[in-house]
Amino acid sequence: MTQEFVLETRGLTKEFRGFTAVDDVNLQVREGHIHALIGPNGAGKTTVFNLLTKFLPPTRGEILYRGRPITAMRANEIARLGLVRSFQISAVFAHMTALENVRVALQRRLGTSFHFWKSERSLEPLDERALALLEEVGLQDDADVLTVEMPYGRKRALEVATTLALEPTVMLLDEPTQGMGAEDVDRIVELIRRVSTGRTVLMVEHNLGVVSRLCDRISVLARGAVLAEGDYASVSKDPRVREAYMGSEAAEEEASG
Ligand SMILES: Nc1ncnc2c1ncn2[C@@H]1O[C@H](COP(=O)(O)OP(=O)(O)OP(=O)(O)O)[C@@H](O)[C@H]1O
Repeated sequence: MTQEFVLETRGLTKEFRGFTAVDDVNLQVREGHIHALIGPNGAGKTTVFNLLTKFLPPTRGEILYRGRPITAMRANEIARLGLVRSFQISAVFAHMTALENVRVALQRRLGTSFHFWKSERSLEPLDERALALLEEVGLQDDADVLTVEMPYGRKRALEVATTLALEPTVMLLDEPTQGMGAEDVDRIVELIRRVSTGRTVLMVEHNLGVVSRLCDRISVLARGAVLAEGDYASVSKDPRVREAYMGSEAAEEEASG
């Protein structure tokens, strides 16, 4: 039987000392989709993301991958199943070159990490694969550049390459365009579109322009619960969604005086 939903949550709930940050969330992410989690500040997006990526344990509820419960699994276990998180945790080592960073990620995948005693020659096939991954993200000319010397947008692209090294079937992206100028945003949108071929992507994203350009389906969170779901055209017209966003803007203006 093929699973229609690659990733699912049922009644997912997270309480912090009596405060319900995520309230009975049922998400269904379809195979092959780029699915966005949006919502005003404090809606619970990051908390849902941290539950899905195992940074936090849920108070209640279930997480399923292809119909199989993964609620109790650890981050490295779900990564082995193909659920891989990228962005916002720096997955790259600053004082290694771009190529070395991808090579380390590939070694991790192969379970031969840090076998420094291996001869240089045994690493050659890894180099080929690492170069192919750099090419996939448009960094073929940066292979020998130290990561610390790369501009921000390119570091983000390198993070995508190190994520791809883990052969994800589902990529979990936490605000992929955060802190980027318009030009880098365009590049990363194109990159996500390209690497999403044959994969599923779930992303938390604040930039609604990015969401409208990229995403097949959107879940809107407000006060910890799913307020609306659908494609961009339908959720952006939804009066409840508009009200939730406007409400939060008004609250912020009030708070900032
Ligand atoms: N560790 C924690 N302890 C207590 N409360 C928390 C904790 N983490 C998050 N919260 C609260 O849970 C709510 C949801 O926070 P969360 O960061 O998930 O929202 P968000 O939608 O990602 O917001 P933003 O868009 O501002 O990043 C907020 O009210 C936040 O203060």
